[in-house]
Amino acid sequence: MNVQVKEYLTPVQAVQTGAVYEIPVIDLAPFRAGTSGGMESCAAQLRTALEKVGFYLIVNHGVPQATIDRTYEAVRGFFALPEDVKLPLLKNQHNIGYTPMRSLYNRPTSDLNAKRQVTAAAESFFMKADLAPDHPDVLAGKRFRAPNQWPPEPSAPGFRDAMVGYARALEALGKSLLPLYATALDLPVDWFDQAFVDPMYTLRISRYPRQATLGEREQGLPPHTDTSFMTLLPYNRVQGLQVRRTDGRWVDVPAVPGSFVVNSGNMLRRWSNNRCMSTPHQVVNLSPEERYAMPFFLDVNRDWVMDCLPSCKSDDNPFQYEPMTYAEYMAWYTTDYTAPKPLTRLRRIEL
Ligand SMILES: O=C(O)CCC(=O)C(=O)O
Ligand SMILES: [Fe+2]
Repeated sequence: MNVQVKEYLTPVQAVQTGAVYEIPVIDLAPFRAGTSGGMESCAAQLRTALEKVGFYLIVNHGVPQATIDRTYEAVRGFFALPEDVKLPLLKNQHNIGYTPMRSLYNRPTSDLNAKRQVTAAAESFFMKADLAPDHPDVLAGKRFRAPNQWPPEPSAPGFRDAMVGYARALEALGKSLLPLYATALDLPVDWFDQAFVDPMYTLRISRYPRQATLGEREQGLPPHTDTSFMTLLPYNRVQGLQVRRTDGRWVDVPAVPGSFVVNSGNMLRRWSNNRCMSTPHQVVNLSPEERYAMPFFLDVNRDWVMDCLPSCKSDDNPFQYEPMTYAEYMAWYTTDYTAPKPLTRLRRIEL
């Protein structure tokens, strides 16, 4: 079916001269092997990806395929659980928990000072670092630092283990890329280390019904940008993610088995004074089967002040934003937080 997508977002950035439309594939092997020049060549490719596209793929990233396969299985199992197990886990003010089909979400827009609400024709579950109830931040009641909301273990055996294991592997993957980010942005190689000592992260898992089962005006995930510093998404056997190029055309992300799709979000765009892009993307599941996805959003330490990256401002190009922490940004982003409404009366349409 032909899904019409209105161009409601303001242009990401003026199309730069020498715009790059291809989503690059960066082979991390030379960087990971520590070969001479490996870091520099990967960083140069990353710089183009960040400044001109906002999306790239990585291969030879080091996350075992078995970890990814096992997590996809666990995700599928979670969404097959009955509603009476999932609904008590409704997403809370920490952005942790379950959102049923057709929940409203705040989403950032291309205007970094704006956000809007969208409805997603998907169900999702969000988790963060698996903090114990007696973690000092939990005891202190810090927002976005709360225990995860798990289904009872007997209802979903192994689910928690799989999610926590995958999240830790992706935290390590994301952090391993930071020296490349620093080099790509003309900063000392260890520049980001302190900012990511105990980084915030969110793992979102989603189930997207087939587009053919949805209403005319619905789609899995409407166009949006991410809030994150970096989003990591493993290769999906079921296509559906589309990226808006700077010329306005929507393109499918390249299907490269074993890869991760990586994109930058609004926090990196903001921190880098618009040098890095945060590119709109959407999900439309036109395949004949359901689609499961597990994007991982990596961010800085909760209270790290993101003042302009020193290489991203000059006398002619002063910082355009207020320095902000993750906690402040997310508090603004979720100011009009309301608990998602359980849509139990709305029958799930399965054809
Ligand atoms: O499902 C996907 O492939 C990507 C999802 C996404 O863009 C998001 O959750 O922000
Ligand atoms: Fe996204």
